[in-house]
Amino acid sequence: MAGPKVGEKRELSPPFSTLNLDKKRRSHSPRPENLSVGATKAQKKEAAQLSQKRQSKIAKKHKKKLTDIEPCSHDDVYWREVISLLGQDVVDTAIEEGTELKAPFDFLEELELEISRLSSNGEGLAIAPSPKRSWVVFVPFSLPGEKVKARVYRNARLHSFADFLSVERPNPVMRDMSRVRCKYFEKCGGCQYQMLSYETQLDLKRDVVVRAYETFSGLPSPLVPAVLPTAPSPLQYGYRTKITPHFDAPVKVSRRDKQKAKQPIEPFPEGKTIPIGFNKVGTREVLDIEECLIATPVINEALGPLRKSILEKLHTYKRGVSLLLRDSLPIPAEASDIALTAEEHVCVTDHRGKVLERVGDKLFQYNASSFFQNNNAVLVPLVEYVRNAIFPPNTEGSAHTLPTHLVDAYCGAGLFSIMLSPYFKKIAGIELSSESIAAATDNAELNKLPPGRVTFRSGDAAHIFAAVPEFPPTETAVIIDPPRKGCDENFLGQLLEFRSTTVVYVSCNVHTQARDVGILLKKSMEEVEKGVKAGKYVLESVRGFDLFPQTAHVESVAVLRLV
Ligand SMILES: C[S@@+](CC[C@H](N)C(=O)[O-])C[C@H]1O[C@@H](n2cnc3c(N)ncnc32)[C@H](O)[C@@H]1O
Repeated sequence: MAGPKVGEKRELSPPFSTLNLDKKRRSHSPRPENLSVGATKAQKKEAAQLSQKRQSKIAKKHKKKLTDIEPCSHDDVYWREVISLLGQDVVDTAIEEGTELKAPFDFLEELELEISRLSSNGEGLAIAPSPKRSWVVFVPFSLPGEKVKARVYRNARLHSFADFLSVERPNPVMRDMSRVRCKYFEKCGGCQYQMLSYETQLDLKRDVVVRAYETFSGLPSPLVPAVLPTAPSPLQYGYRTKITPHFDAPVKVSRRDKQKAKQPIEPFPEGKTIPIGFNKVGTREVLDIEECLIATPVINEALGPLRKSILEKLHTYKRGVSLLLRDSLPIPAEASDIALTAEEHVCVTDHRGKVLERVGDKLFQYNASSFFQNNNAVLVPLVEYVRNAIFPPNTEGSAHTLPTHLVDAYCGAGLFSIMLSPYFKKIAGIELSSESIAAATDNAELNKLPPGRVTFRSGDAAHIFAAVPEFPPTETAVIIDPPRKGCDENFLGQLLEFRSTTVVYVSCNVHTQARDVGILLKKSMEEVEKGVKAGKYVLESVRGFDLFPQTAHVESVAVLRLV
C-alpha cells in the first residue's frame, strides 16, 4: 500500500503520451499561465504554432501502437476512460480513419467544456465540443455537470489534458469552495477533492473501485460482489505522516561544463530564494509550499525551519534535492527504553535516521527512507478489517477451519505480521528490501513476540511458498500487499499452487489489484473445469479504504476465499 507522494506528478509520460509536450512546455514554450496574463494574440499564435511543430515532431518519434500501452498503467486507465466515454465504435472508427492522433483544437487553445463525470484520477472528463471529431478532455478540479474553461496542454490518442481555468457553471450540490482549507488548492498537484464533502469523496472512491473491477478484472459481473462503502479515515486533514517537498538545482550546470572545466560552480546569489514544495498540478514545476494541511502538525511545525535553513545555504546546493519530513515518536537513547517513549511527536528529516510509530498497542521502528504507511490514523481500522476477513465473526460451528498460520507477502517493516501476531501460531513474512526485513525482525523483538512465532526473510514474494513447507494451506491465510504494479505471474502461479483458504489482497492500485484478482479467479476456475483441482477461488468482498483524504487516491482490500 504505497500511495502517491503529495504533489507527485502522476505518470502520464511514455509509453502512451504520444504527443507528450509536457517537458517542452515547461522548458521552452511560454507557460499557459504566462500567456493568459497580458499575452498578445500574436504571442499566443506563435506559441501555438511552435508547439504544433514540436507536437508533430514528437508524435512521429513517439508514435506508439495501441498494443504498446502497458496494461493497467496510468495511460491504460486514461485510455479505458476515453473508450468508455466515446464508445468503442467511435474509437474504432477514428483508428480506422487514422484520425486518433489529430486533436480537433490547437495546442494551448482555451475550451469551454461540459464535464460528464470524474476520472479515476479525479479529473473531470468532457467531450470536446468539436464538429470535426469526438475527443475527450481531462480537466482537474472540475466536477460532473459543471461548465468549465480549460486550456489544452497535452494531446494524446483521442484525448487531451487541459489546465483548469475557471468554473462557468458550478455543480451546486457537489462544489462548496468554503470547504477548501489550503491556500495552494488548484495549484498544487497533491489534493484534488477539497471542495467536496467527505461523504462525496468516499462515494467517488467507491465508484473508482467499481469501475476498476468492471474494466480490469475481466470477470463477468456476477463474480464481482457489490463493492462495499469506502472505509473512512478517522482524520481528514493533518493525517499524513510523511511528505517529500523538493527543489530544483539552484544553479543549472550542464554535464559537459562540469566535465570540461572542473572549475568551481558559480554560487547561487545569497539572499535569493527558489520554490521549495510540491509539483504544480500537471507539471514538474515546483510550487513553493510553506504548509501542507494534510500533513501532521509536527511536520508542518518542522517545515518552516527546514525551508529557512535550506534557503540560507542555497548557494551550496549544486543539485535539486528531495527533502524528507516524517512524523515520529522520539527514539530514546537506550533501545530498552523504547516502549516507554513519550507520546509527543518529533519530525525526522534525516534520510538515514530512524522513525518510530505506534499502531494500536504495537511499536514499529524503521529507516526514515523505507516504506511505511503514510496515514497512521487509519491503520488500526485497516488491520482490524483484515483480521475480520481472515476470522469472519460468524464462522462458529461452520465447517470452515480457522487459519492458524499467516503468510505476509510484501511485508515491509512487518505491519500486518506484528499487528496480527496474537491470532496465529506461525507467521512468515517476505519482502524485497533487506532494510525493511531487518526492521521487521527488530520490530518482532521490540514488541516481545514469542520467539519463533514470526520469521521474516528478504527475497521475492514468490519465494515465500517454497520457504514454508510446514504451513498447512487449509489452515493458512495469505495477506498480499504489493507495490503499485501488483503481483507478477510467478507469484500468482505459486499462490494458486499453494491454495490457502483465505487470501486478503491489500493494494494502493485498485487497477492492478482487479487484474490480479481476475487472473486468480479465472485460472482457479479453469483448474476446476479441467478436473485438476477441486476448489476454486471466489471474490467474497471488495472495499476501498481512504488512506488519503482530499485526494483521489484509494486503497482497496479484496477478500478471496477458496470454496
Ligand atoms: C505497499 S508496500 C507494503 C508493505 C507492508 N505490507 C506495509 O503495509 O507496511 C509493498 C512492499 O513490497 C515490497 N516489494 C516490492 N516488490 C517485491 C517483491 N517482488 N517481493 C517482495 N516484496 C516486494 C516493497 O519493498 C514494499 O515494502
